[in-house]
Order: sequence, then structure tokens, then C-alpha cells
Amino acid sequence: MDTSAAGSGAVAERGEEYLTLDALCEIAKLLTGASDPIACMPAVFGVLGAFMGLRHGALALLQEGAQAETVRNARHVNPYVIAATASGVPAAGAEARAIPAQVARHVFRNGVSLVSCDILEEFGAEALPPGLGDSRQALVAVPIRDQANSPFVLGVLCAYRSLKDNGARYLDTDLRVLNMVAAVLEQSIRFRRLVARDRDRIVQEAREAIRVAAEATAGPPVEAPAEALEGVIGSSPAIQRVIGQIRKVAGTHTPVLLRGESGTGKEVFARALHALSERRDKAFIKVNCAALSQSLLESELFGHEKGSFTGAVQQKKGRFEMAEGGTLFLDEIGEISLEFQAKLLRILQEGEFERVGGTRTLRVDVRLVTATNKDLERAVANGTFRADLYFRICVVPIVLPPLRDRKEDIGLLAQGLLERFNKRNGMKKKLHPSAVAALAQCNFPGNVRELENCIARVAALSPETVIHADDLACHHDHCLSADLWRLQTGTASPVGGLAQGPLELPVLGSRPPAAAPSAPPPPPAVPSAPLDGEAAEREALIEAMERAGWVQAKAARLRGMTPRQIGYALKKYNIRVEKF
Ligand SMILES: Nc1ncnc2c1ncn2[C@@H]1O[C@H](COP(=O)(O)OP(=O)(O)OP(=O)(O)O)[C@@H](O)[C@H]1O
Repeated sequence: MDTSAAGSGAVAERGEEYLTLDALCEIAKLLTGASDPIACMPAVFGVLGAFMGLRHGALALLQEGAQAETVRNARHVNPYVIAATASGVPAAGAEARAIPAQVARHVFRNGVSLVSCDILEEFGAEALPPGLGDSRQALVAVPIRDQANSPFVLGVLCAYRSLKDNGARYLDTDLRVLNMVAAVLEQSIRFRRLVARDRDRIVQEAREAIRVAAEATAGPPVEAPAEALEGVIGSSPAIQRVIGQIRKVAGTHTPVLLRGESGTGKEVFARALHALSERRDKAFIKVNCAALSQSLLESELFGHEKGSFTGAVQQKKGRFEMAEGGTLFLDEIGEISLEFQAKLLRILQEGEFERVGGTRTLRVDVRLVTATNKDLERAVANGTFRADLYFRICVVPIVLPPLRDRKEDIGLLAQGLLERFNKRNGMKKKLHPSAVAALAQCNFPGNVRELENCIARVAALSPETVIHADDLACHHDHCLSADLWRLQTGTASPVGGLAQGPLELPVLGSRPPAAAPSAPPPPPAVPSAPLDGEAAEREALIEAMERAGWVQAKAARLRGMTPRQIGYALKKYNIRVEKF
């Protein structure tokens, strides 16, 4: 007896066993670690090839929703697609033949594996995928079921083995390995479909909630005009409806999510909500989540203990503690990182938190009001906003309409904002009806904030006590807002376009201040030379600052800059940051 030969055979077999195990380990790592198991199938086929010599692997999947049909008519196989191949090429053309149709149909229909010891002989040359030539091949195809022991077949996994060098002796192992891979795939695919379905449902429910809230805002007029709210100007049916919603929720402790474009008054309504609630005698605390880095936001909201980080020279209470018994308004909630979302979720779920660097668990009674102008449903769908946090904060969504959809408010707002300006600056400016009529034509892409800036600018610069239409920048083609609107919508603005030459903007630091209204400069003649790079950059900065209500962090985001960069740029161009 040739023991040495028997011994080397055993070693060879042991070697093959190890390779098989290695292959399974690698495949399990790939499939369990991937968020998209289908996307990593080319790598799985690569492992099957490298470790076990299996070639031309392919995965066919039933099209979603096709299952019920399959069950009803077992003779019929619903359309399936080649979802992945060893080459990773999307299923098209020749790739569509990656699994012989007869084989796929057999496995889908019968739910059992198929091993063909000679594919050419059994199914003919057309069953060979392109690239295998005339070499003799065996094929192993296994079902991927909906659940273990389920008759429903979701997909078919197959691979070819060359019959050269007595390749047929590996077919048993190949079948076992492919069945194991199919079992792991089953789990991953099922989980992925469940998550996708859940996500779709969440997004659909959220969209429905928003639609209902928006309809409530845009529906028929309310019968009696609601009583005015503190700080809120507006009598349009749309704003009256929002006021009605605020009044209703003010008596509860329910979290409210205020939604609407920038400058529509989300903070104004958050404050009004607090003023109407029984918490009115306690604090209203506001935090702009977009203006702070994650670590600053954490210490700002939760507070910190002395020495918890460099610069923490003493213990500091966080905004949650400061808002005890009152209202915490988290503006721009859509901007917080996933990591911070998890921290926020804990306090919302359990009402508990620890200060940064602290061990003592603190509890607070705070009413949460949040605001965003972001499409949070999309953020949930693409995984950048946690669905569980979304449902915590979006209990009552209130949608604030853009000013262009309630132009009837412009007159009242313009008057009210001018009064505010007069009070702050000790002036007695008035609006002539011609000015009100001109303002009422504007689309105000920056909403009430932009109207407020427009009023402050004209009030500061107009020569007379009475402001006429002719005093408005738009009447001299100096209105950036008009151009912004034109760029956003691709239409000509009803109040004129951007001037051809350098724009004379009434920005503090670049024009005489409001303290000298008696001698304002007349609108300058506009030369037609184009802006040079620096001038254009300066104008763009000023425009961004104006749109952002002179909040640097917001302007930075509009310009795609960091707050530090915008601070530097403002300094560089000598733009003084002041509010009117
Ligand atoms: N209905 C209103 N009545 C009076 N003033 C308003 C009204 N709506 C907005 N404003 C004024 O417009 C400016 C912008 O409002 P606010 O900051 O509340 O908007 P916002 O939607 O929170 O903006 P952002 O999303 O950019 O934070 C503020 O100065 C505010 O006083």
C-alpha cells in the first residue's frame, strides 16, 4: 500500500476543506458586514473563484412584488433579473444569460437545487454563459428562499465548475457551500427588504402628515379671524390658520416641529407658542443647532462639569437645564449629526441626561419645539436622520407658508416692521401707499426676513419722512432679491432685474448710516462695467449676509463656507456686521 500517496491525498483533502472553510468565513464577513448584500455579490463570487475554483457565479432575483403571482400559478415563473454576476456588470445583454433560463425556471418553480454534471450535454450550448467557450462545465444552482423551509423562492444562486482534472468530484462540496451562502443571503435580503419597506412606510406616513398639515394651512378661510399672537403680524387666511394651530397645541406639552422656508417666522411662532402656553412664566431658550460644532452643541445643551475639557474652568448648566419648566427651541434641527441625534433621542425618550464629563443623571421638564427648512423625510429615507428621532420631534408638524403665497400680508407686515424700526431708531418714517403697492408685487424669496431688511434699508436711506415707491431699491434695478428670484425660477421678476454694473447696496459700512437720513445719497449712476472678481465676491458675501438676516453661520452655509472662513472674508472685504 502506498501510504505516502494516501497521506498526501489526505493532506490535499484537508487543504481543500480548509480552503472551503476559509471561503465560507470570507463570504460570511462580506455578507454580514455589508449594508447592501447584493452589491457585495461580485466580491462573494470572487472568493468562490479564488478559494474553490467556481467560475461565472451569478445571482437571479425575482422582481419585488412578484411572489404572490408565483404562488398562485406554480407553472408560471415571474420575471426575474440577474442582480449580480462575478464581473459585477449590471445585468444587460449577454449578462442576462448569466444563468441558463431553463435552470433558473427549474429552481424558481420547484424550489430545489439543481446540479448539472455536464451543462453542454444536458442543456445545449446556449446554456453556457459567454466567455466559457466550449470547455465542459458542470453547474450548481440553489434556491434562495423567502424564509427557511418556505416554498417561496426569492432567487437563484449559481456557479460553474470546469470538468477538467476530475472537477466533478467537488460538486457535492460546491452544492453544500452554495446552499450555505444562499442561507446567509436569504437573511440579508429579507432584512434589507424589511428595512426598505419600513423606510418607505415611514416616508409615506411622514409625507401624509405634512400634506395634512399643509392642507390645513392652505384650506378654506377660517370663519373668524384668530386673535393676534404676540409678535406675529399677518391677517391672511394662511397665517390665521397657522395661528389657530399654534393656539390649539399651546395648551399641550406635545413636541411641535415648525417647518417652512428660511425667514417665514419659525422662531416668531415658537416664541408665540411659548407665550401662549402655561410655561410662559418660565424660560424660552433658543439654540441654533447649525451654528455650533457637535462638541460645542453637546456642552451647550447638556452643560459640562468643571475640568471636563480644556477651557471648562467651571461647571456650566446646559440649555436643557436652563429651560426647566419652560420651552427649548431647537432651530435647524435637520443639521445635527447622527451621533448627536442618538444623544438627543435619549433625553427625549427618557427625560434624562448627564452633563459633559459628569456622572450624575439629571432630569428636566422641558417642552421641545424644533424647526427646520430641510426635507426631513428625505433625510430619514437616505439614512442621514434617525427615524425614531423624527417621530419624537414631529408629533405636530406646523407648516409656515412662504410670503409669496400670502402676499396680502405684505402691507400689514411692512407697516408693522417699519414701526419696529422707528421704535428702535427713534424715527417716525411712514410708508406711502405707492411703496406698499410696489412691495406687494415682490416675491421675497427670503420671506419676512427679507421684507424686514428691505424696510430697514429704505427707512434708513430715504430722504423724506414718507417713503415712496421710488425710494425702493427695486425701482432702480438695485434689488438683489429680484435677481435671486429670477435665477431661482428662471422668470423675469415683476419688479425688475439685477443692475448691469456694480451694485450700490445700502449695507452698513459701505453706505452712510441711518443716523443721517436728512442727506442720503441719491441713487448713483450705474456704470455698465462688469464686476471684477473681488467686487463680485464682496457683493456675493453681502447678498448672502442679507439673505441670512446678518447671521454669519447661516450666511456661511449659503456660501458653502465655514463660519471661520466667512468671518475672515467679512474682515477682508471690510464688511461691518450690524443689524439695522
Ligand atoms: N409673522 C411675522 N410677524 C412679524 N415678524 C415676522 C413674522 N414672520 C417673521 N418675522 C420677522 O422676520 C424675521 C425672520 O423670522 P424668523 O427668524 O422667525 O424666521 P425663521 O423661519 O426662523 O428663519 P430661519 O429658518 O432662517 O431661522 C425676524 O426678524 C422676525 O421678527
